[in-house]
Amino acid sequence: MLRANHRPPSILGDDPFSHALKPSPYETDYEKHSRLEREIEAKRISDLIDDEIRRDKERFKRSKQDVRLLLLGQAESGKSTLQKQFQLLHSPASLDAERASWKIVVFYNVIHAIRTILDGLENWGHLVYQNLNQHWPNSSEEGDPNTPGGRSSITQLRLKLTALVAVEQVLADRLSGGLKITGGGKNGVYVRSGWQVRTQIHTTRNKGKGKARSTGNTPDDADQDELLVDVARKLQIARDDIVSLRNHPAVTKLLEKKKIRLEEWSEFFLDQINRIAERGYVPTIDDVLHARIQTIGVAEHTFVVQHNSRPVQWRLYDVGGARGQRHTWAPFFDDANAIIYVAPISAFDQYLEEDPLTNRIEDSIQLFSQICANKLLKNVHLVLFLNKTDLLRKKLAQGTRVSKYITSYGKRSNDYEHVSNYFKTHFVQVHRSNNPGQRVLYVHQTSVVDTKTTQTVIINVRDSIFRGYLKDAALV
Ligand SMILES: Nc1nc2c(ncn2[C@@H]2O[C@H](COP(=O)(O)OP(=O)(O)OP(=O)(O)O)[C@@H](O)[C@H]2O)c(=O)[nH]1
Ligand SMILES: [Mg+2]
Repeated sequence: MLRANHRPPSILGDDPFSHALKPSPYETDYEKHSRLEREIEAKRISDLIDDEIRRDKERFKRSKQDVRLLLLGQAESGKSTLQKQFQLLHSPASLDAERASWKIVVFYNVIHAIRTILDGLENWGHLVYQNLNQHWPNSSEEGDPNTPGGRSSITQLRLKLTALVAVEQVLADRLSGGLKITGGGKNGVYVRSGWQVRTQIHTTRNKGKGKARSTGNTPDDADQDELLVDVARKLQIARDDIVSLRNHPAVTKLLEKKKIRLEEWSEFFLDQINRIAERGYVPTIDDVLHARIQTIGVAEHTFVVQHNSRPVQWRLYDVGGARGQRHTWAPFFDDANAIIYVAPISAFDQYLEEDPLTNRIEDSIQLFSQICANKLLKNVHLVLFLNKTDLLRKKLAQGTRVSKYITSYGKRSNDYEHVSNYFKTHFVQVHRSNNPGQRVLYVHQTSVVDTKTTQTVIINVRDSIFRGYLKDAALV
């Protein structure tokens, strides 16, 4: 059995989000009235979402002759990214047409990363200053947080970046439509499918002309969106400061000590900041694949595949993977033909955002065992993607030891082959012990941001799912 270490208590703390949501004991009548109004609005949005989920379920039931594929797995495992790869393979023009609408997500990801770094410096900076004192007794003033000059440079950077960081919440509100989700972790911005249309924008071009709102889907529209124009300008001004902050020795130290944790997409976008901050920036397909936004509920995507020159409709269901979202999956189980379960095997040193005590690999294995044991799913074609292998390789190359987080890993060799095989063995074992029938488990090691390799795997998986589908249809 796989045993994981609990998270060190020093990293734990109260969830600041739920704390912030408590009404103040000094609330005035006016404040109480506005709070209650906001709560009514939140309930209205939540009811709308419930209605949408109900309608999706009804559509799901009506579409029995189509191939139905569920993408399951914990939050951040890569389900929506895999969905984008399906879209890229079967409907590349539609993903290309969406590129401009991802600009707001990329901007949000960048600014969220900057705030994460600034918060980390605020909370843990004192540790690094002491540490750097010991290591760099003779270093020069510039950029060295050991010296009064260096410390003030962090203070200056914080000041210069204040205006940019202040728009984080505005972007989050635009993306989520003001929707807040409980039980989903403290940093999440959640979206339902079709968010590109729902986050319609006021354009300067349309202002005062009584025109309908623009969809924000073309580069032109994004260029006219007041909020995006403002954020783009702030990014251009702050570009050098962002680079200085990212490369600051204090930040490097805190990242090494894991006091600041930058998610993979944050690192990706911060490293590309010069390109993103350029005038007229439009996200590339690679940016779209890296952009991170959490899925809420179950989003349906359809596409047509030519099998033996016959068009077959596929319905792909991309689910929200956070614990608070998993109850929405079950209604889609009874008619599913296939599941791709996505497990991020790079996450051995990470903990669930929604439950900071639980190791993410441990959670992924537990969830997989529930899927395997579910009677409604006993005949589905089951595919396992051991995902984020690129990040696993990177972490191991940087010297992160698996046994520090997964105690049962013991003294095994800390290289990619041993580590990936160890995780694979556990997933296969879980399937075997929860599989009274003879269902086959198809396993692939993937990095779903890598288009070339992922497309090959998708074609292989898709054709094998379709063969199983035809076989089942012949038996009915
Ligand atoms: N480097 C790397 N990044 C990945 C890989 N797979 C996914 N990501 C990134 O991980 C982040 C999370 O991926 P998503 O596809 O949004 O995760 P999800 O499973 O849909 O998450 P929820 O919607 O919250 O359930 C995105 O920024 C992706 O670009 C991978 O194999 N390698
Ligand atoms: Mg998703």
